[in-house]
Amino acid sequence: NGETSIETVDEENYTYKAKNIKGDLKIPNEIKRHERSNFYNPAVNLISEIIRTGFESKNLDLFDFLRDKYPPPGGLKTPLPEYDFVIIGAGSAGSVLASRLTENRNISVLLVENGKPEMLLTDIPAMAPYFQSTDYAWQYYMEHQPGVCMGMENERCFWPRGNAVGGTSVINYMIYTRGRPQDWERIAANGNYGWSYNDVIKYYKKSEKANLNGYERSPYRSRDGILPVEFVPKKTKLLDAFLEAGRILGHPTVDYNAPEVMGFGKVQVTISNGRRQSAAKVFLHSQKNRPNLYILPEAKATKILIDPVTKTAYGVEYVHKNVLRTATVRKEVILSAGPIASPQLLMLSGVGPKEHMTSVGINVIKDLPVGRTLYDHICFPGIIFTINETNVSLMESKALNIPDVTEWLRNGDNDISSPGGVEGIGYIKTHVSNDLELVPDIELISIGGSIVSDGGPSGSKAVRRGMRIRDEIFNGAFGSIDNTDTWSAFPMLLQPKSVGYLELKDKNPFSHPRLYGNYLTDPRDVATFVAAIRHIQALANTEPFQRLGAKIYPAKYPACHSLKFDSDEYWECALRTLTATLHHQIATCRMGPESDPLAVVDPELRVHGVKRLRVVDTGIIPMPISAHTNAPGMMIGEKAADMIKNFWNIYINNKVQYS
Ligand SMILES: Cc1cc2nc3c(=O)[nH]c(=O)nc-3n(C[C@H](O)[C@H](O)[C@H](O)COP(=O)(O)OP(=O)(O)OC[C@H]3O[C@@H](n4cnc5c(N)ncnc54)[C@H](O)[C@@H]3O)c2cc1C
Repeated sequence: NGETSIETVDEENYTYKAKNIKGDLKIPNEIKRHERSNFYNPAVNLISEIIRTGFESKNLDLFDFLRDKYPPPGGLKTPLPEYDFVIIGAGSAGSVLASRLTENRNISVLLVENGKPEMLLTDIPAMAPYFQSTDYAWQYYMEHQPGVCMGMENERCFWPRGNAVGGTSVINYMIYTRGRPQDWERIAANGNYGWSYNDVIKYYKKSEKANLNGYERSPYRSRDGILPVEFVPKKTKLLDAFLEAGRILGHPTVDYNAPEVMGFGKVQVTISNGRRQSAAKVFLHSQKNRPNLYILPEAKATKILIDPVTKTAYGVEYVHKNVLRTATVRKEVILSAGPIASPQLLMLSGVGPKEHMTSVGINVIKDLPVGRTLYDHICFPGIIFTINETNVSLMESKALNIPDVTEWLRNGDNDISSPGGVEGIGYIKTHVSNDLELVPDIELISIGGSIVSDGGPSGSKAVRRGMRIRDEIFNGAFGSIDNTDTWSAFPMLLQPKSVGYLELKDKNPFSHPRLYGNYLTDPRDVATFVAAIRHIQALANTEPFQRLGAKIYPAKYPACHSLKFDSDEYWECALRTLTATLHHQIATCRMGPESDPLAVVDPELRVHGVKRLRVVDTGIIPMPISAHTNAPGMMIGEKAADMIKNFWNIYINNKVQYS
C-alpha cells in the first residue's frame, strides 16, 4: 500500500530522529509558537477563531468541511514508493507544474506540500492581510539589520510565505502583474535562452482567462486559459482621483501589463465572482481526481536524496503524519518550495556554498552559490493623506461585518471582494533613475484608504500587524487619524540595488534559515524612495485630490523627532522606521548559464552539476523585475512544464489524455 516508513517523528516532543542525521534535532520554540494576532473585529474574530481551531485540533479537524479536499488517488492510504516526478511545494509554480505534467495520464506525479488545503475563508479577498498571522503562513523573520525595520517588533521585518496547498497565492493580495518587456529582455541577454519577453508572454497567455473590460482585443491578453484575471468590481473615488492625477502628470491610463506604454491603471487581480483564485483553486482543485496525481498536503520534505558519486537526484525524504518516508523518482525531483525553502532544502541535501555548508556540518555534494543572491521589493506605507470628505475610503469598520460576509457568500461582489484595499497600480521612472531605457524604478500602489483603515476600537488592525509594526510606533505616528478617511499610495522599489542573501541556521530541516535583506544599503535605493515620495505628493496636489481635501499627514516617529517634517532626511528616517516588504524575494536559486558565477540553475532550470534535479519557483528569477511575483511564478510553472515535457519526450511518445 505504499508504506515506506523508515522511522517515526515524535511530534509531541518536537524531536526528529532520522538515520542520516546524528542525534535529536529540536524544532525551535519560535516555530512551535505560531504567532497569532488578537483580532477584535467580530467577523474577523469569528473567522480567525475558526481557522485557529481548525489548525489546533490535532486528530479531528473540526472545520474540515470548509476545507478543499484532495482525496488520494486509487484509494491509496499513502503515496507509492516511486513516481515519475516528485514535486516539493504546491505553490504558485508547483501547482501549475503538477497540473500540466499530469495532463498526460502515463506520467505519475507526487506533489508534497507542507500546508493544508484552502478553506472557504481564504477565498475572501478583503481578508488578504489576515492570513499572514495564521498557520497558513510560514512565520519567517528577516535577521535584525540596524537602521531598517526600526518600527517593527524587535526591529525585524516579517517575511511570511504561504503554507498551504496553493502556497503564497493563498495568502497574497492577488495583484496580477507580469513585468515590463525590458525586464525579460535583460534576463535573456544574460545567457538565459528562452526567457525573452516574447518567450514568456506566451506562457502568461497560456494560463490566462482575462475578463478585462476595454482590453478584449489586446494581443497581449487571452481568454483561452483557466486563470481568471479581472478588475475589482467596486471602486472608490480615490481610484478615480489617482488615475486622473496620473493623467495630469503625464501618466496615461493604460493596461499596465501591455508592453507598449508605461502608465497607471486599475488593479488587475486573480479574483472571480468576488473570490480568490489561487494557483491551487485554478490548477489543482479541478484536476484532483486524476489517478496519476497524488496531492499530499501536510507533508514536509526534509531532504532531496542525491547520489554523491554520480551526483544524481533519485528521491525525496518527507515527513507525513509523524512518519518519515521516502519516494524515489523514475525521472526527476523538482523543487517548487519557494525562494526561501528551496535553497534551504538544496543546502540540507548537500548542494550549496562549500564553506558555509561545511561550517554547519553538511557534506558537500555540489558547491554552488545557493542563497547567495536575494533581491526583494520593499515599500513604504507611511505617506498618508487625510481627506475632508467622509465615506470616501474603504474602511474595515464599515465593510467587514457579518451581514456583508453573508451577502458576499450569496453574491460575491461587494466591498469584501477588494484585495485588501488595493485599487490602482502606476509605473513611474523617477528623476534619479539613470537607466537608459524606459524602465520604471517605482511602482505606486494606490489604496482605497491606508494602514489606518482597519483601526478603531473594533478594528482588526490586520494590515499593521501583518507588517509587525509596534503599537507604540503606530499610535505615536498615526493614532490621531486611526480609522478615519485617508488616501495613500505605497511606493514599491522595483529595481533595488541593495542585495541580500540567506543561509542555514543549522542542519535541522525544521529550523528557519537566516534571512538577510540588506535593505537600503545602497544610497541609490534611498534616493529613489525619496523621489517617489515627492511624486506622490505631486499627485496629491493635483485638482482631483485637492477636491477631496487631500492633505499630507505629518507622522511623528521617535527616531526622527529631531528632523524637520517633510525634509528629505525626515523621509529617509521614516522609511527606515516603516520599512515594509511586499514579499517578492527572488534570485536565491538564481538562473544563469554555467559561466555566471552566481547561477544555481541553468536556463532550463536544472541545478548546475546535479542530474535529475530542477528548481521551478520564483527563486530562479535572476534579477529584479517590475512585477509582483505571483503571475511570474505561475508563468515559470507553465514554461517549466513545457521544457520538462520536451526533455522527456512526453508529448512525442505518449498521447495526451487530459486537457
Ligand atoms: C503577504 C503576501 C502578499 C503578496 N501579494 C502578492 C500579490 O498581490 N501579487 C503577486 O503577484 N504576488 C504577491 N505576493 C508574492 C507571491 O504570491 C509569491 O512570490 C509567489 O506566490 C511565490 O510563488 P512560488 O511558487 O515561488 O512559492 P510559493 O507559492 O510560496 O510555494 C512554495 C510552497 O512550498 C511549500 N513548502 C515549502 N517548504 C516545503 C517543504 N519542506 N515540504 C513541502 N512543502 C514545502 C510551501 O508551503 C508553499 O506552499 C505576495 C506575497 C505575500 C507573502
